[in-house]
Amino acid sequence: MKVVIKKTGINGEGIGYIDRLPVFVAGALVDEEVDIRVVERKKRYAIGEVNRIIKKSKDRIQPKCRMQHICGGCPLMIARYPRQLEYKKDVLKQSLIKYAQVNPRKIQNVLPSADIFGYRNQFKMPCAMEENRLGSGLFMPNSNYFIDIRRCFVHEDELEKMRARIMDILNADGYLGYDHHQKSGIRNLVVRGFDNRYQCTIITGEDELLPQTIDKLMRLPGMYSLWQSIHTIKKTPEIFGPKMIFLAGEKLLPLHLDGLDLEISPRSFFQLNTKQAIQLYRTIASMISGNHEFIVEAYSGIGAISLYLKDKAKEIIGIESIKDAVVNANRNAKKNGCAHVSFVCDDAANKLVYLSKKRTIDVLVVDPPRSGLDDAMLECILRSKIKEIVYVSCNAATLGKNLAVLQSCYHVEKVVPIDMFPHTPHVETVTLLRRKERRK
Ligand SMILES: C[S@@+](CC[C@H](N)C(=O)[O-])C[C@H]1O[C@@H](n2cnc3c(N)ncnc32)[C@H](O)[C@@H]1O
Repeated sequence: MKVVIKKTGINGEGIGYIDRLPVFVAGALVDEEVDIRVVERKKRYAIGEVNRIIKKSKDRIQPKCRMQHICGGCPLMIARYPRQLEYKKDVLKQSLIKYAQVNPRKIQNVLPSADIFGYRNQFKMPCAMEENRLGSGLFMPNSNYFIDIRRCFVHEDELEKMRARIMDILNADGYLGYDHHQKSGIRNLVVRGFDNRYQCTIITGEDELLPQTIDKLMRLPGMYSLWQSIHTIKKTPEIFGPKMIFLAGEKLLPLHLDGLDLEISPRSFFQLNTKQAIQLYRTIASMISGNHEFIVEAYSGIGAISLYLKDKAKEIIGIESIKDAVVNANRNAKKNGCAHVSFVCDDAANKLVYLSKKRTIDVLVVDPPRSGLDDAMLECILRSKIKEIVYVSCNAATLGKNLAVLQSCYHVEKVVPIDMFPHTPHVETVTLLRRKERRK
């Protein structure tokens, strides 16, 4: 069946129409004519697979990664980078118009990533056996079929070297993939690195790592902080288990970011593209004028945004639910001489209700997970008198839905998309909202 692709979907797939029914086609680009077979047909949409591309887009290129069509992480790698940025803006526009009727003229062009390959400072990869060798890679969706990914082009080059060296050591010392019945083996490998220093966490069953393995790992160039996490819980999206064991080196990984000295624990969140994190934080800071009394940052992680805003207010409080990240953030405030910036461990909505009842909040910065702001958070914001909000979002759909609610009390002033993840459909967005004047 022939289909012409009309637009890009939120997961980077092409969308065409059979009569008026949208059909989602992975691996097809806008303006392409493709011969497809329909593999699923629902009442409101269908899913198609490409048999043959009849007419190719002029933007189609050969993907750098030969696993691109299998892995699924980089669906846009088949298009030239400037075109990827246009797709991302288009997906953002579709969502903000569909859910919140945002004026498209408020949406700026996507700021490109400084690096389009080798930009990720961290990986969290499942480990399993492939042909008698312990590999790090991925499980095919909804299956136990594991593929060892020998080279990932979006990971930083040195991070990939570190991954290969760690896997060689684990294989040389005879470690196997995780077995749920035995509660033993290697389950995941998590490594993050800044400035050629690396923090590695090996997620295992109830195993003890051999002293010789720890010794070899610590002798790898750049290995700085080595942890183990015991994780025997079945079927959970959580990568880290409840028990963390510090093995060797330093507990925290240092990060020098645009004049700030930061430290981070394995379980704390940090932006995955270090250069783009600087662009993101500078964009946020550029939207907030100075001389405020009180700024609150919700979902504050290790505190980088609040510390970036240190000269903008007499007091700044960050709210974060992961305890390790709050400990990092308070140490980071101290390290950077910011006695007026502090962080609390709490649910964002819970603490914001409390703070907004007691004090006037001039600016609220929110950087929630992909699920966006929950109902309690939205209700608290609407009831508050907060004048300005900077909403940092990594999900265009939840941003659109949240803006639809917030627009009853706030104007959308400016929307700035930033590309943190080339080749993926994800787009980070910074939106400035200003409270509407009450009619007298
Ligand atoms: C996208 S990250 C933002 C981190 C930080 N702004 C940065 O740039 O590094 C979202 C953060 O929200 C935290 N979080 C998730 N749900 C939360 C909640 N209900 N209340 C407070 N923090 C939450 C996560 O632990 C994570 O650190």
